[in-house]
Amino acid sequence: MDCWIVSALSWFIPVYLLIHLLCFLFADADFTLLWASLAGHKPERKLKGLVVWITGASSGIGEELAYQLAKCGSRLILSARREDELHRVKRHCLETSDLKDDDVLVLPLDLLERTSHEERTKTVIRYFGHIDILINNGGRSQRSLFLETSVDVCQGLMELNFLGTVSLTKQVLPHMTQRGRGSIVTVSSLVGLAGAPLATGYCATKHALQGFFNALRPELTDYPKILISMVCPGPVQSQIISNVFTEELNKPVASVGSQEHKMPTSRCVHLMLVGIANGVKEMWIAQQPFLLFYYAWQYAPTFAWFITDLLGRKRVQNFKAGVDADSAYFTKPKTS
Ligand SMILES: NC(=O)c1ccc[n+]([C@@H]2O[C@H](COP(=O)([O-])OP(=O)(O)OC[C@H]3O[C@@H](n4cnc5c(N)ncnc54)[C@H](O)[C@@H]3O)[C@@H](O)[C@H]2O)c1
Repeated sequence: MDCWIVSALSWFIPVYLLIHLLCFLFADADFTLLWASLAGHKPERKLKGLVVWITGASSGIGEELAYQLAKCGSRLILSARREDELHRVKRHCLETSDLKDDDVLVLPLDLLERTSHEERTKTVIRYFGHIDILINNGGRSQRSLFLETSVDVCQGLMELNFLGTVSLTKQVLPHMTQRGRGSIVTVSSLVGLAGAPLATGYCATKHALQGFFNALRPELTDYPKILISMVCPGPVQSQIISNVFTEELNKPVASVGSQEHKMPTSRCVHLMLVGIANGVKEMWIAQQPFLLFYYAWQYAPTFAWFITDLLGRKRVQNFKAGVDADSAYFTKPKTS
């Protein structure tokens, strides 16, 4: 009998480890999220009819969130600064789903205008009666070396990505605690957990969001039906590079570069919705080799630093040589 168990284990353990290794190498999300996408609640069942407020809904991840949530049958509030773009997104939502005109509210909002957030929140509650999910998605990134960057840029990033998000959350959360339920979902980043050169101010805002919401979550343990969820994507196809901050406020980026190596927006958003439907508190979403970084930073920081220094040096060299910093990790830097 003992012999039988030993022989079975000697097969089972290597096969089990091999399956994990293969999953790990080909995965594009952490195991909790992948398991939820295989065996958990389906977003189209769980999110149907819910009222979802998306910030930054005029492009990229926010725009795709609007389309996929519309197909799930969620009622939507679309917010960003450009009203005409939001109406374009609304039209597409209505064309590709069963939603009616009244189910999608276009609500222009500037995250930097914090004094307007209370009034915008009241408008949403007057219109739909309640808010089930707030997705804090709006934000901007950065492409510049700190030594060449004005501190105003760091302030601009903090005002937008951190304080803008905190301000809207401050308005919406009391409504959720009164109801005893709701979800606040915040789009952080891989660089909310690790560091990446050319984005010191941006990394700081995402680390700040992680710290803020990780501290807020245990303050809400009396409200077990309120979910605080952080989404940490690696590179995803969107308009983010066109909109980055550079060395100076209002100076546009010189070149946008290729998006091909990045995760398709639809895949990232699908995984986000799986995570929301299944109450996942932190979602790691990235193609390899980026996903390996999350695990390395979590479990083997010395190794993570070694790789970060190697790739970071390359990224800075390429940036200085005028090559796209994102897609150029594994290419030879230009010398002229
Ligand atoms: N694309 C990526 O590789 C990536 C990776 C990790 C995290 N993120 C995060 O995802 C979120 C969405 O970015 P994206 O990639 O879709 O980029 P994007 O530039 O396509 O979309 C950003 C959205 O934020 C809005 N926005 C910018 N400033 C605003 C303001 N002052 N007030 C209101 N809205 C404002 C824009 O109008 C746009 O709708 C951001 O928080 C970003 O940091 C993106």
